[in-house]
Amino acid sequence: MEGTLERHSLLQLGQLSKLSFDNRPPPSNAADSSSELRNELGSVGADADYGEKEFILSQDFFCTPDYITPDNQNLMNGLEISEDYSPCPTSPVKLTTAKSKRCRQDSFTLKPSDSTWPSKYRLDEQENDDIGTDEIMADDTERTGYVSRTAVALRCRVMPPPCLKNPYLMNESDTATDPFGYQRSKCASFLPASMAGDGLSRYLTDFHEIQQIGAGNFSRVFKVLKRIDGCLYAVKYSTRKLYLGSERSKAMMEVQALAVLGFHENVVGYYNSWFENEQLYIQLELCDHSLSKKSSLRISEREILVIMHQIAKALQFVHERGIAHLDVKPENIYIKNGVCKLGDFGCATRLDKSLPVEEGDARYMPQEILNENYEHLDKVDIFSLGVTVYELIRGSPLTESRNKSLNIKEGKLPLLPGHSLQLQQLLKTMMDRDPSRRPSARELMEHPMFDRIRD
Ligand SMILES: Nc1ncnc2c1ncn2[C@@H]1O[C@H](COP(=O)(O)OP(=O)(O)OP(=O)(O)O)[C@@H](O)[C@H]1O
Ligand SMILES: [Mg+2]
Repeated sequence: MEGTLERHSLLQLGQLSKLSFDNRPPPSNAADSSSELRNELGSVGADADYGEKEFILSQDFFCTPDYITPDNQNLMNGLEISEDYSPCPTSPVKLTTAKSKRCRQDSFTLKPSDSTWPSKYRLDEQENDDIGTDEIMADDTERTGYVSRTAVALRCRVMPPPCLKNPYLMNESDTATDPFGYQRSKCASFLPASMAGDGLSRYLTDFHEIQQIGAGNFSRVFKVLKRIDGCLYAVKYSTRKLYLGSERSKAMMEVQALAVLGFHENVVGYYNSWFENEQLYIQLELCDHSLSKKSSLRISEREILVIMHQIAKALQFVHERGIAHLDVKPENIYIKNGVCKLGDFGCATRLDKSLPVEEGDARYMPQEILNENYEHLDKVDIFSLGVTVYELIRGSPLTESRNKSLNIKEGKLPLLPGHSLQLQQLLKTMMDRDPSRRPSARELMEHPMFDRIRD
């Protein structure tokens, strides 16, 4: 590790050529130099320099352009790069050492203006992922853009790891069996398997997709197996391509809210997110199903109280962190091993109104928010939870029927036969027309009605 760090610093100082070749005999011909390059890329040769491989991977694996400004700008002149396609500035070291491998002509082009989005990297030619001597050319003048050549070579060699079994998992059912098993990763089609859209797919490289488990207005959700840890997750990705910066920023608010919130047993767990192919991918805790599946079933009052209490706990946690969910409804409450988890933070905003407000499903929204009164955003969530519980008790999804939903918004709750007056009264206050009269999440949690389910 120390060696690697030292190497890295020396590289920054422009001394890699010394490091790389001091202890090796100089190549006698082109073929030798080819095999040496192969070794450097870690593709063959057991005696390849491990430290160097590690460095190359860390810097180049995901084709991060090298933005180190050359000390000597004249180094660029030798490349005769046309003005239209001037490359990203690069480390002088990369251009002066024998490590510089020529990017296969017209195979991998990065226009400088596209440097922000990985999906703009284009791999136009993939039929041969082997690196041969014909790739080593002294003349770099045909380059049309810059992506580190080692990165190109490494990406060509990238393959999804096998789906590993996690030995710590107690419950066998927690692991999915990869239908293709180890064979899949051994087979020759790694490259197509991990390619999607405009380039290498992080999603397909890191995960094995098992099945679609949900879809919303803007996204699809899949049950996946993470190859490297052998655990199951849900990955949600936007169905629409987010080309504009404003669209991406808006989409990112969901993961930003989840990241700030951190862990709570009644909030869906968040692991990671990334952009790929102009779509936002979000890796989440996998739950069994959403509460909407239960809407059609008869639920006992005790079960209703448990659900209400758990989501009130989630809301208290969310509100205490200055965030309003603004889309509480059965489809956005997931169940995992009998525990309710609040999910889909796509409409989340700040309680202090410092962020734009985009209300969720209108059927669950109180009148004030439809009138664009955002004074009590926390109480919007309380109202929506009230409607959610009312829907669960009714046993059928709320219709779009204007009259019925209008009655609810007016705080006129029809009687719910077979349910305690205490519960009906609580629901009524949760759906009060006046937000200031609705209980806060904390007050809801402390309601004596929940004594019935407290241990
Ligand atoms: N972590 C998860 N575990 C299990 N199922 C999930 C998970 N996340 C989402 N789902 C399923 O996918 C559906 C859609 O997900 P989600 O609500 O997050 O998408 P959306 O596009 O933001 O929805 P909306 O249409 O409400 O805006 C959910 O209703 C649920 O059934
Ligand atoms: Mg949703």
